[in-house]
Amino acid sequence: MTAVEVENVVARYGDVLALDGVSLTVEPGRVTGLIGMNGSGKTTLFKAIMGMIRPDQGTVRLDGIDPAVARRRGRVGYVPQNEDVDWTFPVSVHDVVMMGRYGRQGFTRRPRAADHAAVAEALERVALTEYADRQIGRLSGGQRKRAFVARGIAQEAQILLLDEPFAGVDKRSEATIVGLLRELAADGRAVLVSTHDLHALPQLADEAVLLLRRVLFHGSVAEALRPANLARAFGLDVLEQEGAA
Ligand SMILES: Nc1ncnc2c1ncn2[C@@H]1O[C@H](COP(=O)(O)OP(=O)(O)OP(=O)(O)O)[C@@H](O)[C@H]1O
Repeated sequence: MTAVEVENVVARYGDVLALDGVSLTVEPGRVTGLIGMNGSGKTTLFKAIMGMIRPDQGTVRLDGIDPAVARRRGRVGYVPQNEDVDWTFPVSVHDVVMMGRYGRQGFTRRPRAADHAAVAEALERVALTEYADRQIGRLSGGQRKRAFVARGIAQEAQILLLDEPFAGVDKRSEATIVGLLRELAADGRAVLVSTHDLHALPQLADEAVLLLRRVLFHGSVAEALRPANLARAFGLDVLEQEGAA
């Protein structure tokens, strides 16, 4: 089944039209790269996919169900942008990953053996076991991202959304995260990653979406990276016209 189905979504913030008729499908077992310049609507699209904002028009379905319901059931894991996290918050890496288990712990929120085992396994998977007791702000950029990926793994989310996971991350950590995301997709998860790091795209993604308030292109990475397509997505055609004038 299609993991994420976005149909004709329009989203506004007051007068700002952030998404203008976006239609998109994201399939399981693949990494889909979401490419767009600052302000192109990537974060807004993630929020619509997670049911955190209600679109002004259009629909979103996750595995065929309402996104807010899917989120409450833990089907979707989210790795937020750096700016959206309070890194001074006094929680450890272990605590962050355990948050992925909350949906399963009932009202008491008392972790059971299965929850501890899932957290340990997720930390192992992202190679952060030895950092489990660190406060989250005392990690490198790449380790911070991996902590949130571990939360999604512990949650057993079949849909993973990552908003700019390579921002503030060195090249070696980037390669580690790319490898990890490829493995998670190979396990059958649907992985949607926003980035403006075009260099990472061929290793990272099976397909690419170019977004500028609407989907300009959805297809192979090689084709997405063609200059004519990038120019449209990043507005360079305007510059070229100005240059030619
Ligand atoms: N809470 C908000 N109130 C008003 N306008 C907003 C709000 N959030 C986003 N916008 C506007 O909506 C548009 C899309 O923003 P969005 O954050 O989705 O883009 P983005 O592609 O994620 O950008 P970036 O890469 O800079 O994070 C932008 O013009 C932005 O200024």
